[in-house]
Amino acid sequence: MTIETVETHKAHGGVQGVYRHRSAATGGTMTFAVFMPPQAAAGPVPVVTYLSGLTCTHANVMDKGEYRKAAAALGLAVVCPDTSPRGEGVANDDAYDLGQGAGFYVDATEAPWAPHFNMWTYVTAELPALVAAQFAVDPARQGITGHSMGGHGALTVALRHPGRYRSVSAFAPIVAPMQVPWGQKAFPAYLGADPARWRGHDAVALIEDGARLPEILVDQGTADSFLDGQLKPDLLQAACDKAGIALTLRLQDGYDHSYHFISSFMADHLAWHAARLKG
Ligand SMILES: N[C@@H](CCC(=O)N[C@@H](CSC=O)C(=O)NCC(=O)O)C(=O)O
Repeated sequence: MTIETVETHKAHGGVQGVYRHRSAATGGTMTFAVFMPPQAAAGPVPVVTYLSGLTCTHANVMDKGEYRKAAAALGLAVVCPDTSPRGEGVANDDAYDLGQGAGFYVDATEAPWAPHFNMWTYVTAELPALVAAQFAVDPARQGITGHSMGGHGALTVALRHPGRYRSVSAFAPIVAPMQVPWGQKAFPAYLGADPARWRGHDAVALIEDGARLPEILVDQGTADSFLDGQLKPDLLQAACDKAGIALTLRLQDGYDHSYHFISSFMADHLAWHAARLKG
């Protein structure tokens, strides 16, 4: 497992880096960002993975998410993967919500996506192993979060790995992709026409089918233009209530879907993770 350092910068006493590696999961070169807090100089630190939304690379949250000050104070590493495979020979679509930049954190089974669009394996297996091997992080203390499509990724990854992620949160997540246009477009394209194959990648369906987490934090802006059509946090609230999952759903007055919203609540989310990843 080798990685190439693209850039590093000292920030808040820690190091913000961007790295590249050859990925077996996606069959191409993948780029990701890692922030290591100053505490990592003394030994392995807890790690929070942030999964980004549609159209994003690793760089959107790195540039606009404002996580470094809080992560440095709390002693958290923050890992920010890309949202899809990219490059020549990788399938794409003209639309922003399918193909490159829109991997939906699934392993595609359908043409033309199947050869490279294996973001589930990438974010659940290959990248965590690579990060654990290359950085001073403690794999026993992992949390996961994300935004929109990445919030969907964070919820589904955590629901399917309940022993691995000790803390879970999301910013304006797609909670039930099977029930909204983004998922109803991406899931048949990547996973085929049978809705039974989509349920393992739908947080609400996973909970209905018995997946459990002790608790989840979700922030959602009330002025988010995707709230009613694509996000529908009420569906997650209903599923969690029925399942006995402690969902803290905070409706944030006047906030939209942008990184202005995410950066406003990033420190709260990192504090939530840090409190659950201590010790
Ligand atoms: N271009 C699209 C909207 C794209 C968009 O809003 N992307 C969000 C994530 S949406 C869900 O996954 C995002 O994070 N964009 C990157 C950014 O830096 O803001 C449209 O026009 O509707």
